[in-house]
Amino acid sequence: MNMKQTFLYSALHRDARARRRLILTELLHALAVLGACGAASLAIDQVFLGKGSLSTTAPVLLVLFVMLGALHFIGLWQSRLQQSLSGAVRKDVREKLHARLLSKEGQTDQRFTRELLPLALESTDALDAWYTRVLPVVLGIAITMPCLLLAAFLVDPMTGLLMLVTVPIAPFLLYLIGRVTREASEAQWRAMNRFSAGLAEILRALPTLKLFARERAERQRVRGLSEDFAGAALRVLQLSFVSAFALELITTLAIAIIAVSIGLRLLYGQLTFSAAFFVLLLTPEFYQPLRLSGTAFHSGMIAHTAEASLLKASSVTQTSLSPSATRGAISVRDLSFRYPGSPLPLLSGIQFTVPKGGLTVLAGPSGCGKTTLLRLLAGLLLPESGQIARAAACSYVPQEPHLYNATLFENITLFQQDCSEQAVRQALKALCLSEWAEALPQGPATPLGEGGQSLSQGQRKRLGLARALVQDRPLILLDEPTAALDEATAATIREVLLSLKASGRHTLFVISHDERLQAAADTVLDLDALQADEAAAHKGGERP
Ligand SMILES: Nc1ncnc2c1ncn2[C@@H]1O[C@H](COP(=O)(O)OP(=O)(O)OP(=O)(O)O)[C@@H](O)[C@H]1O
Repeated sequence: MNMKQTFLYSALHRDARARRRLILTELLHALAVLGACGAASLAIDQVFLGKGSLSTTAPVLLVLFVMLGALHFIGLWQSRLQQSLSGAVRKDVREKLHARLLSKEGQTDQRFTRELLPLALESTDALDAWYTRVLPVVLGIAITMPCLLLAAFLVDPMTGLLMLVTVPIAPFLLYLIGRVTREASEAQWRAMNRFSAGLAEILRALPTLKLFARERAERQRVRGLSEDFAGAALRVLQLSFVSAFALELITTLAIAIIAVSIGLRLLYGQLTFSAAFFVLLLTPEFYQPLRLSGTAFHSGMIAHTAEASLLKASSVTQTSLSPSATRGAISVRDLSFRYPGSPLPLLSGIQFTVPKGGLTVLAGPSGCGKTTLLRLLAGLLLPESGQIARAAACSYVPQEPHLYNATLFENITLFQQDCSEQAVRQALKALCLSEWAEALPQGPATPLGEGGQSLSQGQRKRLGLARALVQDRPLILLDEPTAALDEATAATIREVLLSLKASGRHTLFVISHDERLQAAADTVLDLDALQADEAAAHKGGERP
């Protein structure tokens, strides 16, 4: 893995202050370890060999307690620094994912939206391992180990030499383990993504599966996915345990060799007790970063795999729809659009102008791209080429308006604080929803529940239109407002649309196959004709 491409490297590279603080705390940690080992060896030497009294040993004991306290506080300081770095990076990644979700690619790339949840949750949280597990080990190896090695060389060169000789074994071992682990951790992420995406898909399709009595068969699929994920996760855990065990064994053996060498030299009087005890205490501290490097390495691998998928997913092309000057309410020039992965453009060379005021109906066969065109006009998708100019702000009413787990009032105002209750009541009245709303347990303040499940299709559609009435914007885009409704509800909606048209304050652009609505329209555009014949498109299918 190339460390320079990791989030950890770029975060440290950007933030010089955090870098300095991390280095300073690690240096203080190394000094505190040396101080604590020195004070402990001196205190034991004074008490057991020098037969020192409490008053002569007290200053050394005091230093020992101060050093132990300092080690504790430095540890807390370090973990605060790591947490704040990790929090900032994860926030940044989630913001990038959010920006990508709102971008053209994010809106149209279904694979990205399917993977968004595991990316924003598990993958982003996996980055934490860089800061809380890998960083302490890297700092320990880069700062604490050389400091302790230098002290060991100064006090007992033989121990220093033994430390120096045994240190390279661990990185070599890590290299061997790393080659096996990369594949396993990548397989784990693939299995996790498959599991999350599969589960989300099944949850979405649950009512259909239940309807067709297919839920039992799907159980088998969920079981298979979860077994795959569990198997991949277990393989990574196995490797992690084996490598941690191997490193633990090697460092324990190295400590044992050094301890035996110290013991023998102490026996033959080649070393003083305080020097021998000092290096003996120092040795496990010296190997501590190497001991932790096994688990840190695995956490780093998992973070690295998560990071690769995040880097791929969060690269954003910033594009936006800028309102341009137009004489009509909407003016479309040479518009082309294609969904990612599609070989042919869905819309190409589209041109038309929607005059201000009045009602324009867009018709065309199913699947020719009417909804796509409306989403382009609303700015929810961005064109591949061409221009869309909108004279004013618009309200967009989709075929299936989304209802939030909030009150009826909030669902109509879309959480806009300064919206008057009067406007909401008027909109409900216009759409013949007043009686129904008042009959609810708490009137318009009644929560609708998640997705507004208890509402009929006609009520949902009318709530979508109520939003547009309350927003009162000059341009209203509607997708099939009267489709699949009973005649009475369709008539109510038609009436509201016609009264908006009659007010002269609104431009209505409506996708509809409703013959009565088409008959009442000022203009009827046929999307197929707009596509097939650009010259005809110029005329916009305008009726005399
Ligand atoms: N997010 C998407 N990614 C890829 N293809 C899509 C996406 N949304 C729609 N399509 C495809 O684009 C084509 C046009 O879809 P669109 O919903 O715009 O048609 P439509 O004319 O509104 O159809 P209908 O009248 O049946 O609602 C369809 O073939 C559809 O499968």
